[in-house]
Amino acid sequence: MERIVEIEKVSFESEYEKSLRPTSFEEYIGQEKIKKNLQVFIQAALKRSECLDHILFFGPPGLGKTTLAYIVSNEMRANIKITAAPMIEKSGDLAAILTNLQEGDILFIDEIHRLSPAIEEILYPAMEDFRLDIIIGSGPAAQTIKIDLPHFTLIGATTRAGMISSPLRDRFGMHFRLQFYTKEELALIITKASYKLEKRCLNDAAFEMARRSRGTPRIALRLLKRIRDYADVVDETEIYKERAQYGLNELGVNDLGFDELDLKYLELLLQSKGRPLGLSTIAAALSEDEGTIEDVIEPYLLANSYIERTARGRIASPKTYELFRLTPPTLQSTLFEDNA
Ligand SMILES: Nc1ncnc2c1ncn2[C@@H]1O[C@H](COP(=O)(O)OP(=O)(O)OP(=O)(O)O)[C@@H](O)[C@H]1O
Repeated sequence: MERIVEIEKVSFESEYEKSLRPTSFEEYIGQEKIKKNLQVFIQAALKRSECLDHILFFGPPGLGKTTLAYIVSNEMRANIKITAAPMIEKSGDLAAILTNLQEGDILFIDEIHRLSPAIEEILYPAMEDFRLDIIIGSGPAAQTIKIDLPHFTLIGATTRAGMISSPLRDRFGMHFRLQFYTKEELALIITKASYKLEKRCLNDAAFEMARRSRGTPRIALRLLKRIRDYADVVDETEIYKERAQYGLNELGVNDLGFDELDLKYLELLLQSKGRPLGLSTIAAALSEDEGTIEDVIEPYLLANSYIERTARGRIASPKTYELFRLTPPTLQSTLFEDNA
């Protein structure tokens, strides 16, 4: 389903997205603790003229992991090479990437949880000892050739921290979990972006969009882009609250940032009357794949206590029953339904 509140990244970055990507810690809004720590570690590495330790960023899509990787490379005055785990299929692919790195380079691997175990094995000595072990031949005649690599920093990003093997996770010296943004932070991101787009967004309009952006800058910027279209069509030179409200309603994004798919998801849980639903059941009922449900729909609903994840599956929280003006089922009624 095509969603305006879609968080997934398009496969290539548009000029629009590039122009809005912050290039320094000062421009990067929010995630204060992460920024503060990174600034200290970068300063220390620069002082010692050393490479920065390997970094792992994790958190839902669109929260700014790639952006942080670019900022780290700028602050370290290092080159950054960008790739994604699905593009590294064979050991030769990774060997080619690693042997092409220069001293001090940063290698960014997106979706790092998708590396195959065989590729991970090659990465371990490269991360630990800056060495590439290549096995030539097979059986008793197999030989290992060791190639020294330049010192580099690996930055891994993932939406699924739980899917990274522990040997790989342990080789990252720094782990940072990105948090959803507050409405105030998102409103600031929207306002700043609107200046760059030369279409000033008034404060209350920015808050209207921020409120409906599911705590995610990528969604906030996408909504701004669409609302700018609505304003352009009626020749408004600035973005007003009324235009933002009109546009957001036309786009089917409700007051809480939920679109049709979120509402269908929540209605499904409400219909189950307190009986937990498994991921596969939900995916089948919504005709969506499990990854989209886990990565895109659920993190925001969980973080804001609209749903609860139990050992037996997902249930709607009391907050959701209240939102839909329904009475939460009692434990007794759930048990009765279970045995019926
Ligand atoms: N803190 C921020 N301040 C301003 N803009 C931001 C911030 N974080 C992200 N953005 C903007 O949001 C968009 C998405 O960010 P980014 O691509 O870094 O997310 P991501 O976490 O790497 O997503 P994915 O997991 O899908 O790779 C970018 O266009 C970026 O400019």
